[in-house]
Amino acid sequence: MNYSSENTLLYVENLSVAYGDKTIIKDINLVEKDTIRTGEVTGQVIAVVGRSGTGKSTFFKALTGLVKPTSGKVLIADTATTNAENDAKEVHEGDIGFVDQKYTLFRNKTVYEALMFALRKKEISKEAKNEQILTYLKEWGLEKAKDQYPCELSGGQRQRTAIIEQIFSSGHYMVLDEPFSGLDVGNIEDVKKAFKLITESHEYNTIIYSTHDIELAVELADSIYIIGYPEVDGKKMTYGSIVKHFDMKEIGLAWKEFGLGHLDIVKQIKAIMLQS
Ligand SMILES: Nc1ncnc2c1ncn2[C@@H]1O[C@H](COP(=O)(O)OP(=O)(O)OP(=O)(O)O)[C@@H](O)[C@H]1O
Repeated sequence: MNYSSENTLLYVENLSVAYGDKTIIKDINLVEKDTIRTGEVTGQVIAVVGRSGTGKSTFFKALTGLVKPTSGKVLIADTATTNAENDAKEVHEGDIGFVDQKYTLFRNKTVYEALMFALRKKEISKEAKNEQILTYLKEWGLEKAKDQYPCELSGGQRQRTAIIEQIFSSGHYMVLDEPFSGLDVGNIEDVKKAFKLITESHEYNTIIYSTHDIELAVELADSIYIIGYPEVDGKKMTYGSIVKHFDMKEIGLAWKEFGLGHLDIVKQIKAIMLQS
């Protein structure tokens, strides 16, 4: 094995959410550990797939602290403490960046202004903020969009601006609800590049995203969770839970070009999704 798994980055235990008396997701359990590879900075990429309505967005809202779970807990590494490696804390709203399907940029702010606003709580000088914004705009291919308003941006540019905004205002964790939907092939490549920039810039950076494009899940993720309606005692439940986990690192397909092995996992995932 060319990697090791060390400190826990994300710990979800018996997470359940109900709206009124309708249980939407139940008993979600998962543990994601920091993956260490010699000579590489390896942030984590976790994909969540599942049929429409099985509760992916609800799971994300609970993960990011936007909805209060009915039971269970979510812990993330407390990277703010000096002893970051071993400390875990319960997640609170704002700890994890969240770009959902309805994410809107400020209509009356340019890309630059919006990013400056996202940095407002950071205790660094105005010059340092300016420098940070310019560096990101360059790395993320948004230099030309710097002084443009959201209505003048392409879907991909808007998506990347939203992701940077969230990176600036939260920590190492980023939840993206269907970041590839509605994008053309070029924009998809741009967001893929953005994933790479995030995971290569810090060991603890963790992207958790949902997608209906199973190929993109298998191509990009180190870990894939399928949310579906589980079967208990031969009876299909009406709430969502994790019905299968593929650890692409363990299978030996992480950090590799998409090939036949990946295609086989795509087939398996689609078959499981159709059953659940
Ligand atoms: N605020 C809410 N109040 C009541 N029910 C809700 C609420 N939000 C979502 N639901 C219900 O919870 C279920 C799961 O919805 P959710 O949006 O989490 O699914 P999803 O897997 O993300 O779907 P999609 O892939 O279509 O985005 C659906 O039946 C939905 O109608």
